[in-house]
Amino acid sequence: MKYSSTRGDAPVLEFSDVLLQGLARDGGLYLPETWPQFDAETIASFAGKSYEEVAFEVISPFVDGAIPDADLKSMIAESYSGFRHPAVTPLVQTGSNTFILELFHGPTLAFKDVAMQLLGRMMDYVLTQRGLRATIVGATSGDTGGAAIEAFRGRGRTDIFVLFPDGRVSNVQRRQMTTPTEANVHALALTGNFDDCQAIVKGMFNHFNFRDRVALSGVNSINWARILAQIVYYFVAGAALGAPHRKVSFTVPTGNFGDIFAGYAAMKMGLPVDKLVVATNVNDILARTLETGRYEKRGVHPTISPSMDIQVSSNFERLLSEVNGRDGDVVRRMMNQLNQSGSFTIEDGPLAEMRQHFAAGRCDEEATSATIAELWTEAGYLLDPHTAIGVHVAKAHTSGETPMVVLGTAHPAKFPDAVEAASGDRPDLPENLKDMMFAEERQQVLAAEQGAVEQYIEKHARAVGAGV
Ligand SMILES: Cc1ncc(COP(=O)(O)O)c(C=O)c1O
Ligand SMILES: N[C@@H](CCOP(=O)(O)O)C(=O)O
Repeated sequence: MKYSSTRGDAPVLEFSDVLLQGLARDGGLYLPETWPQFDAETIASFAGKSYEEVAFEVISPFVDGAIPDADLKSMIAESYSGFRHPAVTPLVQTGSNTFILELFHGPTLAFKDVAMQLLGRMMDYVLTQRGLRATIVGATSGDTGGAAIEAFRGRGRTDIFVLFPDGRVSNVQRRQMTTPTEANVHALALTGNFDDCQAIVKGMFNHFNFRDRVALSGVNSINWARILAQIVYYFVAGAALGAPHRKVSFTVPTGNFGDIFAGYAAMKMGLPVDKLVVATNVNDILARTLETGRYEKRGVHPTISPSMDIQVSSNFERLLSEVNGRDGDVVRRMMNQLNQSGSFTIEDGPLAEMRQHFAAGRCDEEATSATIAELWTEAGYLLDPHTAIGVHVAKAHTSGETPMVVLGTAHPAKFPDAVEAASGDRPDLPENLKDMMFAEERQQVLAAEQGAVEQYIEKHARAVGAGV
């Protein structure tokens, strides 16, 4: 399997290199050159298999021998052995034809663990094979950071630096990043918003001297392996609900467009998907884009669903590439316009193709709280604010016959204040995470400036001069 950049101007790579690269050297994101295909019989067989077995079948064509099958299988088994539910990502029925796909049973209580647990192991494996070290960077609006730190803490071949917006994540999210004591973990609180953090991460990848000197590697969903591991649960849920013999729709609380792009990938690989519904909070650039065809940045508003307080949605570039026939020039032009003027327009043809597969809706703060209260009162089910946005938006897109699966992206205990205010019930952290709330915190506050972050990393990364 070969991977090429959405902007068409970076080296074509194999899986192991894509895994270590993060952003492509032309500023684009890597995509597999072809989508592996699963026939109806294979998809039907997933219903009788364990999560780990389906994961191997879905992931191995993309890895394409870069990691021997036996090693890949044991990495998958180890990755999910610590999940608190035997099904890894169980489906819970909440209405006559509506379901929540609970993705938050991993160590840090968000869907990010599903991919990050595997990514940590795969990166470690390839770095060990090559005898190299890497400096991992990640931008987080709250969940990627904790999951990445959990996956990489104490690993000898990597140092991890996570950039988060100071004061804009929940206490639980912050403590997941600031309480690990391992020397290779660095939590950097930046005086800005998530988009600033993500722009600095991308800026560091585009600063080749720095990138090469510190052997930079990325764990945001710019890294293809993150998306890859997330494709699995679409197949698992789809097969459980009758695919390939009937279509399934998914509503996805969306910020950086990674999770929903994984659903698109599953569809391209043969899963019969009726609609992929983008659910946003008031930071609704994606919903507006699907409505109007114009991608236009506005200010970021802090909400009770902080992980989705995003305006520059990285993975949307992957979809733009898909609907523009993988034309790197077109994608580069749109991304340049975004950098220069804060907006771009999608042509009618590509927009129509997007609308064929995607729908969208937004949910304001009031409706988020009302949805939490409603499901708690009616069904005794406690939603976190991000999943509540999905549940609210899904209502307008659920038809009688097609099952609607809302992706449950976080555990309510990550956002106890918002959940208690909405429902009157304060969700409890699992026992093994309670101590963290009293542990000493360790973080570095920095200006949201690329130079300041680079200086800090250069001083603390052990991979300086190692080169990935
Ligand atoms: C809890 C939660 N829900 C939803 C999202 C949005 O996911 P994505 O960025 O993949 O669209 C995030 C962050 O990304 C998140 O942390
Ligand atoms: N919501 C995310 C933002 C980063 O997204 P990613 O999927 O690109 O890592 C977070 O919680 O950090």
